[in-house]
Amino acid sequence: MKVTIVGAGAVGASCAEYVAIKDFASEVVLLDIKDGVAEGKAMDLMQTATLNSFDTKITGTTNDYSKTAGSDIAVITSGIPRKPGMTREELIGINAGIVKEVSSNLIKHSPNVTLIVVSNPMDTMTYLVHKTTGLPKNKIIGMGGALDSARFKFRLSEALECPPSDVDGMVIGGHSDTGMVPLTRLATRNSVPVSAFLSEDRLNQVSEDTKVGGATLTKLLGTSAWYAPGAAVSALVQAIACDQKKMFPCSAMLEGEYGLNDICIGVPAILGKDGLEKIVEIELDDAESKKIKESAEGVNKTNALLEL
Ligand SMILES: NC(=O)c1ccc[n+]([C@@H]2O[C@H](COP(=O)([O-])OP(=O)(O)OC[C@H]3O[C@@H](n4cnc5c(N)ncnc54)[C@H](O)[C@@H]3O)[C@@H](O)[C@H]2O)c1
Ligand SMILES: O=C(O)C[C@H](O)C(=O)O
Repeated sequence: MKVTIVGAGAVGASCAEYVAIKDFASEVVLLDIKDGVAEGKAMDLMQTATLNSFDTKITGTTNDYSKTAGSDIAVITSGIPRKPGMTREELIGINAGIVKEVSSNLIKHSPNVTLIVVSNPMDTMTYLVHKTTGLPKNKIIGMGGALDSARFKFRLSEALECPPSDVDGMVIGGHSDTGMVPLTRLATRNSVPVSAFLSEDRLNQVSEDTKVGGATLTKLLGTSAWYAPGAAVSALVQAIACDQKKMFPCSAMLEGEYGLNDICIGVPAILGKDGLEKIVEIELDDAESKKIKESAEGVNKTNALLEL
């Protein structure tokens, strides 16, 4: 199993580290445009192999796509991150060109690759890859919901004063400060609805904190987050590489599901060896359906800025 990660920055390197530590891939190639950075990070990570007990071979390259040939899965994290006060949507001008060029280079050398798009604004970048590459739709997956759901579960565990592992929950919708739809109605602590423990006001607070999860970290760090993003991407990579049939909310191209068409937005999906194998349609109540529709309007507005 060969995994390429384009962008050896904060998220790309974190993802490479988690993939290696989980030890399910034979090879990880890191590629970056900055001279020596991918090679340096690959070497640094390889020097953790005996300490962290993994056999995954990690190599780095400065923009040489021939080194990525035959990749089964490729992750696109190349592009600029936001600074405090910015929205993800403001990154479109620079990142669209990068994502378009990178996806095309990857496919030239790995025509059967499954692409996981991470660069922001992620739903629009995923849409761009669908529109410009010609890859089948099951082979293009946007990562956002897995991260947002992990943050949701963390915020719920804080409110419930319990370990995060006691909590289950999911965030669907666009990966943006206003577009996320945390499904509080369906969230549980060991099968018990969280509404049995938390007031409506407290649950609303959890939702709001979840939606601005990325912005909160960007304000604290001066740039956007990388540990949870890297872990979330590695979970998607593992689900595909190991044919796990796990369900994650992913940005998928919709053709009528949830009443939406010609848009990539976060919906529950089953991931396995064929990439995004199935979109799961869950029944939403009226309030949730309204929120998804509004979220889609936001994503469509950003998509309209693409020069396709
Ligand atoms: N979808 C998500 O949930 C999520 C989570 C975190 C970050 N992000 C996004 O991921 C992207 C990367 O974030 P980061 O914190 O790792 O940024 P970073 O600046 O640390 O790393 C980005 C890397 O991309 C490289 N790069 C730029 N253009 C390139 C090109 N044409 N080819 C190859 N490499 C190129 C840069 O040299 C840099 O090393 C940002 O757009 C950020 O907003 C998305
Ligand atoms: O917040 C960001 O800009 C990065 C990423 O989308 C995140 O949610 O951490």
